[in-house]
Amino acid sequence: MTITTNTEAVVRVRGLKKHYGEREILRGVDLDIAAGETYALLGPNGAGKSTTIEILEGLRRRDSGEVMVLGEDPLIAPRKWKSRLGFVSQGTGDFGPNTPRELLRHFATIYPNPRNVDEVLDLVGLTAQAGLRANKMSGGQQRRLDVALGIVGRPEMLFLDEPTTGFDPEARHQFWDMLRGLASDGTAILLTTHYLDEAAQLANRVGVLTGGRIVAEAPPAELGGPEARTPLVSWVDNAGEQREQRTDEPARLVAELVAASGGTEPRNLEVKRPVLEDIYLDLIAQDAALEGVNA
Ligand SMILES: Nc1ncnc2c1ncn2[C@@H]1O[C@H](COP(=O)(O)OP(=O)(O)OP(=O)(O)O)[C@@H](O)[C@H]1O
Repeated sequence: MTITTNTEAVVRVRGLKKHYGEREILRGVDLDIAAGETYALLGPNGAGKSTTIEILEGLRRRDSGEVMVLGEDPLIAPRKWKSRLGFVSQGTGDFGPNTPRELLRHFATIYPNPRNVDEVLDLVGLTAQAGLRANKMSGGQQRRLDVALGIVGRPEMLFLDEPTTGFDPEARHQFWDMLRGLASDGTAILLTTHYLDEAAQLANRVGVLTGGRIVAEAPPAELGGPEARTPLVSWVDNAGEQREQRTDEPARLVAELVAASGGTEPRNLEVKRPVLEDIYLDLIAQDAALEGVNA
């Protein structure tokens, strides 16, 4: 008997390489995702996130490296393997004049153990639009339908490539709640997003893909190490110079600055506690600087 535990690797990638023409896009990517884990793959435009996902889905060939998804190599996996995966790719589908309910009913027949169609419509907030022509729905509603089609097959592994593009804030929050529910049922999720707050909200771990490699990987609250979270105090000094200093004791520094200016607050005084977005941008900038040195 196979016992599934939360530590079982659903995705295992080692040394993944891929080039297009002369350009090396992936230069040795390592990645592990466990059952029930949500992993957010972050990186600038063109870093290779979609390429990585497409290789894991078996839609694209790799140059080299080891890739296992649900115990199979996507390049030689049997047909039924695909029915254990869910996909929401970038951009929205061409739905034609069908309604969300019709499309979901059709897709549900493809899978051995599909979710109830009405339940899925409710999960993605499309119950009111279930009988409307999908090609007449708004962009955000069509994106919800993409998500609905991705989860109707009750996937064990769900790939979401920028899933919430076009969602209004309320829809995004509903979507986060839905993903938390799927993850707590054991679904492994690989998510790409340019919304750092989304990654912070959802991911157990985030990985930063840049320069063809994952340069940092950690739970969102730990990315970049404790130093990256040190508060930054900035101000304009008496000579008009912009100054900044990182310190674990911002209140003490501010008090010193005030005392040094004879009791008045320095101009443009700001105390900033770095959030995931700041840390991510620093990591990308550091990597770009290193690439420049090594070029
Ligand atoms: N079929 C292809 N042929 C040639 N180049 C490609 C092909 N597909 C992608 N690329 C290039 O590979 C690079 C990585 O693309 P990819 O779509 O994987 O990046 P991404 O990280 O998902 O970007 P984004 O955040 O903009 O979606 C880009 O420079 C892209 O132009």
